[in-house]
Amino acid sequence: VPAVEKQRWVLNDFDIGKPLGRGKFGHVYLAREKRSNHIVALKVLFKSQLKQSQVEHQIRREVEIQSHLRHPNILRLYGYFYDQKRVYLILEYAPKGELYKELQKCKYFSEKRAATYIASMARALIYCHGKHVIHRDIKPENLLIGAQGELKIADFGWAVHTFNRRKTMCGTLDYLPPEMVESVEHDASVDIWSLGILCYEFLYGFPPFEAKEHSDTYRRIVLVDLKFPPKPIVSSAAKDLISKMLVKDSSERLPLHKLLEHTWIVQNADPSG
Ligand SMILES: O=C(O)Cn1ncc2ncnc(NCCc3cnc(NC(=O)Nc4cccc(Cl)c4)s3)c21
Repeated sequence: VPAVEKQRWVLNDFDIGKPLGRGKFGHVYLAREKRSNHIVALKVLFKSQLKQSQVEHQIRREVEIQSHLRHPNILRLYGYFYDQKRVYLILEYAPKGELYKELQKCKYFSEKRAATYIASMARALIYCHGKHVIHRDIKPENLLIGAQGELKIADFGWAVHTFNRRKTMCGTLDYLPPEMVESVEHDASVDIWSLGILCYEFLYGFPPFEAKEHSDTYRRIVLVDLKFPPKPIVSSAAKDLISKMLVKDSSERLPLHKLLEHTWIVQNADPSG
């Protein structure tokens, strides 16, 4: 779907196909734009639910932010339209679906697969931060897999432009860095923390500060209570990288361009991403 700006889309412009998944706010369907025959994913959101959760402004901000982002590892949001009861997001279709299902199936990823994913995420986040956009909700549920097996960051519903930083709590607790859990000022380095959590979960199959109670997870995050289990066997290079990202002082976290030069990434990531 070429970026035909200001195109007023209507539901009748699309043939609706199989359901792809159901999120908190609505369902996602495979769809084909009739004139171009272009395959897309259509996310259908109910206005009633959006109003209840006061997230209408977040949708508008997501569309605005996404309209400026073009990167192979960021899922495109081509546009949106609405009718009486629903809002529709016109999205790039990711044929290999959701990464978290893949992670559940494999339990955990090989170091090569994990490093390849983390490197492509780092490149996408360097691109976003270069445009003063922080994602703020990096987690397996927001990652999709493209036709060539490449990772696509999706759902910028919690993204912000850094000049108007917000202190609202967002996403699941597991991925929030200390400064967001303590809801103080935060900046692009929140995405570095979440990428470190993601790297740990790719290698062990669960996030590092997981606990039964929210209060325990909260305590483990703010204490950075980082432990590496004896199984599965993980290289010391991988643990070194994770330890340099999960640092309480956000200014001390390993910058993303330094991550791409880290031994573990250089030795394990497939350059094609
Ligand atoms: O993931 C699946 O269920 C299945 N799936 N499988 C393949 C596939 N290909 C593309 N997209 C999929 N899913 C949609 C991914 C999203 C991208 N962008 C989003 N944005 C958003 O939800 N914004 C939003 C919503 C409600 C409130 C607010 Cl504040 C913001 S969701 C696909």
